[in-house]
Amino acid sequence: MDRIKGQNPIVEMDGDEMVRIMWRMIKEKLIFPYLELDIKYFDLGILNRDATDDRVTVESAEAALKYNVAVKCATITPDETRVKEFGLKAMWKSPNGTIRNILDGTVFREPIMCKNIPRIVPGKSFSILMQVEKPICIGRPAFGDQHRASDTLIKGPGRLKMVFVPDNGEAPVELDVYDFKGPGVALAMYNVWACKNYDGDVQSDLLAQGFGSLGLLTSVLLSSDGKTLEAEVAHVTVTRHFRLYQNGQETSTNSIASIFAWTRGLEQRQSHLEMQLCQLIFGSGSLLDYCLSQHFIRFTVLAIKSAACIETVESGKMTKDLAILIHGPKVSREYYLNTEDFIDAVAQNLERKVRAPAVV
Ligand SMILES: NC(=O)C1=CN([C@@H]2O[C@H](COP(=O)(O)OP(=O)(O)OC[C@H]3O[C@@H](n4cnc5c(N)ncnc54)[C@H](OP(=O)(O)O)[C@@H]3O)[C@@H](O)[C@H]2O)C=CC1
Ligand SMILES: O=C(O)CCC(=O)C(=O)O
Repeated sequence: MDRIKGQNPIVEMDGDEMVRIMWRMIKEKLIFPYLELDIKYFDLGILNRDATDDRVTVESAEAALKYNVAVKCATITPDETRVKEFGLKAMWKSPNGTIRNILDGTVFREPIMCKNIPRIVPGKSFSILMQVEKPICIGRPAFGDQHRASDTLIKGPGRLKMVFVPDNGEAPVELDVYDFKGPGVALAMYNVWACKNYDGDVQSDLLAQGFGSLGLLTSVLLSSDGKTLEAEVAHVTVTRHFRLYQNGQETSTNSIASIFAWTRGLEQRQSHLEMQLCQLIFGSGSLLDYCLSQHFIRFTVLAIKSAACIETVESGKMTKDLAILIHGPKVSREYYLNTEDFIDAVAQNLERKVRAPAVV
């Protein structure tokens, strides 16, 4: 089958550890066999961020603003342990924070529902959360707060001050924050309502657990002008599983959030293309090809999503995190697939769907 060519670029932000491994499998098994995409690739793996003094993160966000669609893998935000582990030049800031502060806008997170995955709070009861039959979507400002805070370790007694220096030449405003009697930690951040970005982060993590798993949470940043969309993997890089992978041991890591990051990015690219349709109508004879290719991209994206979520999981093929929700923490091995076998099961479903005659 010929691959269908996407007509505008997509910015790809690669990441770290187990999610980076799954990300590559998803591209090779689910995306590239069907779609020929103009990918602007940025390696946000921790070693490349360090090698480029983190310029690559800023460049990837600038590319997202230029091309309007980005898909992002999960990335390590280094702490002291990670600085030692990788011998980093600096404790680089969170790539998510850097990118979001350049794109600005709102982050929306929504659980993916599968009929056979029990929710921790199922059924009808008194609280709003317990009555959920449909996904709850949490929106939060992407800018500022804890994700763009400056913090420092205080080594001993002394005074912490905060200084605001106006641009208009007026006298700086100096505030006393705290008299340290001994060591501690100090943190300063921008926002009038402290932590609303961070609150949203915590709330969506809690919500994901309520609906089943962090592996079933979508995350999208829409910029304030509505022009740029970044679809991201919201969960961690799954370090424990990556250690097993590095040692050649079997892993069962849920790739659904990563698959949905790709499909959401593709959907956005496709809808941008639809907006350009009017221009094309007055253009050359490529309209029919264009419509067919857009129909195919939409069809492929829908097929990936339904094959990944509805058919594969609901047919009983799933990773261990989901199998535990159905069969309990001591789930036996026959009830779950390993990381690659799950993606292969999705790929088989997808191949069957894409080869089936399309109903237009
Ligand atoms: N989106 C992003 O870019 C984010 C990146 N991070 C980064 O992730 C790194 C690791 O974070 P840490 O807090 O140590 O958490 P871990 O990577 O150690 O993950 C914690 C546990 O969550 C479970 N888990 C999370 N996601 C999945 C999944 N997709 N499939 C199956 N199980 C899953 C696993 O449970 P079990 O062990 O029981 O199998 C895993 O061991 C950090 O460096 C942090 O900076 C953190 C948040 C967001
Ligand atoms: O970038 C990080 O370190 C964590 C980000 C995060 O958890 C989030 O905003 O969802």
